[in-house]
Amino acid sequence: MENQRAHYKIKDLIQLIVRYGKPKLKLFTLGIILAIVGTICSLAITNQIRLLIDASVKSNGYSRTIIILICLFVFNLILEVPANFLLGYVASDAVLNLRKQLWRLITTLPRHFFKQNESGVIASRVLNDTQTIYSLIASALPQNLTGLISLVGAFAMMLILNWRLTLIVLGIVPLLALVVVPLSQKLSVISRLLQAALAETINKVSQMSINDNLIKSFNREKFSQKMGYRGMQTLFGLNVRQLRVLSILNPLVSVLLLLIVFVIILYGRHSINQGQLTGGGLTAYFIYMVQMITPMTSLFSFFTSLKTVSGATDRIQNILTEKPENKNLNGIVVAHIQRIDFEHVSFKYPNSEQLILKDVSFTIRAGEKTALIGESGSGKSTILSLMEGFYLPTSGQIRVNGIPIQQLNLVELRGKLGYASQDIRIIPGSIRDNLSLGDQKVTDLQLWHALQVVKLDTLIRSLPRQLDTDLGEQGTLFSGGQIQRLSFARVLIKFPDFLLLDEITSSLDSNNVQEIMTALNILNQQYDISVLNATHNMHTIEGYPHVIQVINGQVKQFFKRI
Ligand SMILES: Nc1ncnc2c1ncn2[C@@H]1O[C@H](COP(=O)(O)OP(=O)(O)OP(=O)(O)O)[C@@H](O)[C@H]1O
Repeated sequence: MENQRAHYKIKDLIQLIVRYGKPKLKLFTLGIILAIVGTICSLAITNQIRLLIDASVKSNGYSRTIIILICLFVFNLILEVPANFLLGYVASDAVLNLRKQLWRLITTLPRHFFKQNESGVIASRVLNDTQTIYSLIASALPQNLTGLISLVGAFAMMLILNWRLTLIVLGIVPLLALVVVPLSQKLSVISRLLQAALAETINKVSQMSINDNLIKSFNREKFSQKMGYRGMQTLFGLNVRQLRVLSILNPLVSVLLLLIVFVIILYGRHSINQGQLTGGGLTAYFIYMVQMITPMTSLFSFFTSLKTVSGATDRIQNILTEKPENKNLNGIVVAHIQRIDFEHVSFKYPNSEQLILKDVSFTIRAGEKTALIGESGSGKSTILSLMEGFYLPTSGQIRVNGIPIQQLNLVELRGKLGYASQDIRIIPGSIRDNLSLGDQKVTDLQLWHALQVVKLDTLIRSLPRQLDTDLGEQGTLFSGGQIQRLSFARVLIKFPDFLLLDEITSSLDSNNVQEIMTALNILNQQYDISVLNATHNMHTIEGYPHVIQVINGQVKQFFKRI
C-alpha cells in the first residue's frame, strides 16, 4: 500500500480534495475574499500609522487619521474573524467528506484487503493521513493565499517608500533564505521521522498494555518496559536532533533579522537626513518588512509540509483505487437454502500461489448436522469463507440450491448464513450493540431469547444496566467463554438457514460446551436450522451423522452411524 512517489504533484492533492472532499466552494470564495480584503486592510493600517506619526511630528491635526486608523482596525477584525472561521470550516467539512468516503469504501472492500493491511495501518490512513491534509488546507493554504497578497503588497509599499533601501534589503533576504531553507528542510525530515516513531511507540505501548496478562504470567515486565523504552529512546534522539537544528536556526535568523533592521536604521537615517523619507515612513517601512517576511517564512514551511502531505495523499489515493466487493445485488435470491455443493473446487488466496483446497467436492443439505474436521491449517476456515462468498473458487464450482454462487445476491445469501468464528469479535459499545450490530429491527425480546439459548440471560439480567452494559475493551468485563457465547447469540439473532461454526467451543469449559451442544440440537431439531460445525474437538460432534474430513486441502465425506 505504501507508494513513495519521488515528486509531489499538488494537482493530486487538489483533485483528491475536490473529488472526495466536495468543498463548499461558495463559502470558500467568500472566506478568501474576506481574507484578501482583510490583508489589504492591514497594509492600509501600516500606511495610516505612517501618516499618523508624520502628522504628530509636524504637529498637524491628526484626529481624522486616528479615526480612519480605528475604523481600519475594526474593519480588519470584522473581516478576518469570519474569514478564518469560514476557511477553517470549509477545510473541516472537506476532510469530513473525504474521511467518510474513505471509510465507506473501506467497509465495502473484500476480505483480502483486511487480511493484507493491519487494522492500525487502516486506521492511520483514515485518521492520521487525512489530519495531515486537514492541517495543510485549514490553515496553511488560506494563510499562504493571503500571505502572498501581504508579501506582494508590502513589497510594493516598501518600493514606493524607498526603492533604494528596498533593493539593499532584498540583497540580504537571500542570505536569510540560504540559512533558513536547508535547516528547515532538515527540520521537516526530522518531524516526519518523529511522527512515524511516535505512531510506532504508541502501538508498542498499547500492545504491551493489552497483553498485560501474558507479560505478568511470564514475569516479563522488564521485556515490556524495554519495548516501551526503545521507542521512547528513539523519540528522545529525534527530539535532540530537532533541538540541535532549532538552536542553530533561531539565533541565526534573529541575527540576520537584526542585521536587516540595522541596515534599515542606518540607511533610513541617511534617507531622513536627505529628505527622502519621513519618520513615519521609516516606521511603516519596518512594519511592511514584517508583513513581507512573515508570509515568506510561512510560504516556505508550506512547501516543506507539502512533502509530508504528498505521502498522505498517495496512501489515501492508493486505497481509493481499491474496488469494493461485488455483492451482485441484482443476483438471484434463494428463499431458503436447501443444499450447498462444492464441485471440484480448488482455491488459492489472492496473495498466494499455494493451492489451499484441491479438487474438493461435497454436499451439505438443509436440516442436517455436518461436522467439518481436519488438522489445524488443513483448510476448514477457508471452506467456510468460500461458502460466505468472501472469496470465489480458483476453479470448480460452489452451488447453492444448484445455482452457482457467482449468480447469487451475496447480501441475501449472507443473510441466510450464520457465521460464528473462533476469533472473539467484540465491537466498542454495549451488549445490545454487540448483539444487534446496529440493526434497529432487532427487538429486546429477540435479544433475550438468544441470550437464554446461550445461557447468559440470568447473568445479564443481574447487571444494573442489563443490555446497555458496556462490554469494555475487547470484552474485558466478561470471561472468554462468556464472550464466545455472546458471539454465538449474535448469530442466533439472525435466525439463519445454516449455521457455519468455526471452532466456537474452543474457549469453553466442558459444561459450557455441553450447553452449546444442547442449544445446537434444539436449533437443529426444533427450528430446522442446519449446522456445519468446523472443529478439532471430536467430543462436540459426537451426535453428527455427516462428516467432512479435510486432509491436506482435499476432502473425504462420509456418513457415520450414530
Ligand atoms: N488470507 C490468507 N492468505 C493466504 N493464506 C492463507 C490465508 N488464510 C489462511 N491461509 C492459509 O490457508 C491454510 C488453511 O487455513 P485455514 O485457516 O483454512 O485452516 P483451518 O483448518 O481452519 O485451521 P485451524 O483449525 O487452525 O483454524 C493455512 O495454510 C493458512 O496459512
